[in-house]
Amino acid sequence: MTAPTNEPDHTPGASSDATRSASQRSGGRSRPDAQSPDAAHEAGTDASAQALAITPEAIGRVIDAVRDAAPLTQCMTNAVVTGFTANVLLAVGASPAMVDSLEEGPIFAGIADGLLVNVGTVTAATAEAMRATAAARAEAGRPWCLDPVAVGTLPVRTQLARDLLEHAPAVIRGNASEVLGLAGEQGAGRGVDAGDDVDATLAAASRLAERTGGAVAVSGAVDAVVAPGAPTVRIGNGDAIMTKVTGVGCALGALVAAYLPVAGSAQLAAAAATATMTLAAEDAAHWASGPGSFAVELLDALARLEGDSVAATLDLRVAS
Ligand SMILES: Nc1ncnc2c1ncn2[C@@H]1O[C@H](COP(=O)(O)OP(=O)(O)OP(=O)(O)O)[C@@H](O)[C@H]1O
Ligand SMILES: Cc1ncsc1CCO
Repeated sequence: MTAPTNEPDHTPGASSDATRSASQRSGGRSRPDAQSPDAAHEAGTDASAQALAITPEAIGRVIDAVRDAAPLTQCMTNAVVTGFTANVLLAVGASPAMVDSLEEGPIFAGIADGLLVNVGTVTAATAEAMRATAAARAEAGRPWCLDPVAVGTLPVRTQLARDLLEHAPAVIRGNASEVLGLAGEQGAGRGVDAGDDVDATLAAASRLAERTGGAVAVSGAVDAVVAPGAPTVRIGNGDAIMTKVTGVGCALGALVAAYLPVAGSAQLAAAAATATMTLAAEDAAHWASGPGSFAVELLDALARLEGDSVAATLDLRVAS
């Protein structure tokens, strides 16, 4: 379907137009090459499969395939964003499960299609659960996403995230300051907020990617995704209002986790998740009157995003 192009109607009682109808949101998706998470796993989808071309069409196919496959996505995430993250996953067709205890996390990591580990409000207890769960995931040979929230600023989570690299996250997703912090370089971040430029992180991101064998996705005004031996992918979509709602980046990490078992490569999963979030954000920003309505509109825009609409508006730049 096409993204709405008209201005929002704030008239009291104004009804939604055809572009926002539930029937249109759910109908008529084409799903060529859809791959179930199980099929992807059996076919050996993992962090080393980096060779898939990143095109708007490939990204569109991943978006539709995720709706088809409804990947069960385990989230060990922070207390600020848990509900929003679950709703973002539901909006793209994934199935969220917030399973984060030491007792259950490692068991569920062998069952879930996707796994996110986000250290945003980590405690001693959740750190132990994250270590055990990431180890179990790696042991099972299945892909997972690490979100190093505020790493580089705070010592306990910085050590934890660096230790978790041993379990080879298929994608590391963070803002520029977090990626620099994880790589051991001095950034200008202040806690969860980025203070660094995405392009200034690419050398450090590439070193991290070489170390894990996976992809590194750096978010900002123009997002970048690097992977070993692959061209750098940049996505220029999005809207500055995304930084006025807490947890949009954290929810993007959850999308990466959900897309990983479906996409066939770590870099494509990260690019498709970034395209999903940023295209939906542009749509939502069009309808929103501020951060509050933007958060709600974002869920609706995610729910109506379809793969075949991506090519028309995606600002995708693949370095030669
Ligand atoms: N200045 C900007 N203009 C447009 N889009 C942006 C801008 N900054 C960030 N974004 C988008 O916002 C999303 C989240 O990125 P951001 O860098 O804010 O993550 P984050 O700092 O980890 O967020 P959080 O900690 O709130 O979860 C990305 O999809 C990115 O494209
Ligand atoms: C605000 C905040 N504090 C810890 S995690 C988090 C969510 C955005 O990263």
